[in-house]
Amino acid sequence: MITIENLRKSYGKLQVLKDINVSFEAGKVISVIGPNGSGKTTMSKCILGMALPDSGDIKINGESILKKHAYRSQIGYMPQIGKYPENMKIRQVIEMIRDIRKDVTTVDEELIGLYRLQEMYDKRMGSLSGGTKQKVSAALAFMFDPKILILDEPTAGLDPISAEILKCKILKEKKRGKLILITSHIMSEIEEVADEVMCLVDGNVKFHDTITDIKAQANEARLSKAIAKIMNGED
Ligand SMILES: Nc1ncnc2c1ncn2[C@@H]1O[C@H](COP(=O)(O)OP(=O)(O)OP(=O)(O)O)[C@@H](O)[C@H]1O
Repeated sequence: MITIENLRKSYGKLQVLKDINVSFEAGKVISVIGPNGSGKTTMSKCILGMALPDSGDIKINGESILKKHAYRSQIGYMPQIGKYPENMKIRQVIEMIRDIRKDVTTVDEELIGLYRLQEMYDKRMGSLSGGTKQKVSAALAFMFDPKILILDEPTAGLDPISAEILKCKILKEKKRGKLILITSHIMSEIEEVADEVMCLVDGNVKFHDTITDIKAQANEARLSKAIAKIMNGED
């Protein structure tokens, strides 16, 4: 569904993505991991068209997305830190986004309901706790039934029950055939929701495999141990 070919991206002299070649299939949850600063968000931003690659190509269903924008309506994005106009109420933010996406007839309000956001509709974005802001971001990412979801550390800041609600939603949408890319540092969470792990180190793909294969390769029952072993080069 998404194919990345020879992707390179620099910021000034810093080469953040060196030569990324990877593909992701529909109906899978892929966890993108890697040390801080390894290029995970930059790769997501290239897919989203928020960062322009220096070279290489990104294709969705075989079609290059570079210099195009219509494809963006197929992607739901949950940023690490959602930035919203501080004075707007939750209701106004949701109405504004709905207004922009008038083209979509099926609106998914499940997370709005599960997170009981209606009860807080008149609160201003600037007054919300970090976790509540995350819930608004999650609700918006899933709202227009996108074929692809890119979730950047989605459960960071969520309480355990709210995190569980999001994990269930991720698995439900996966079953409906969506491709979901998740950046996360929480191994237990990755193990719960992901099918594959792609690891970036210094802008290169260190490995991209199924969780089953990663564990088998390292001969470890726990994913965190298996990944540590592979990262340390002890097979
Ligand atoms: N707009 C920018 N201008 C200059 N440098 C940038 C920009 N965005 C990212 N970088 C740099 O690119 C590198 C990779 O950043 P990126 O945010 O992609 O890493 P990451 O793997 O998502 O990190 P983290 O786990 O901390 O979220 C970092 O060194 C960062 O400082």
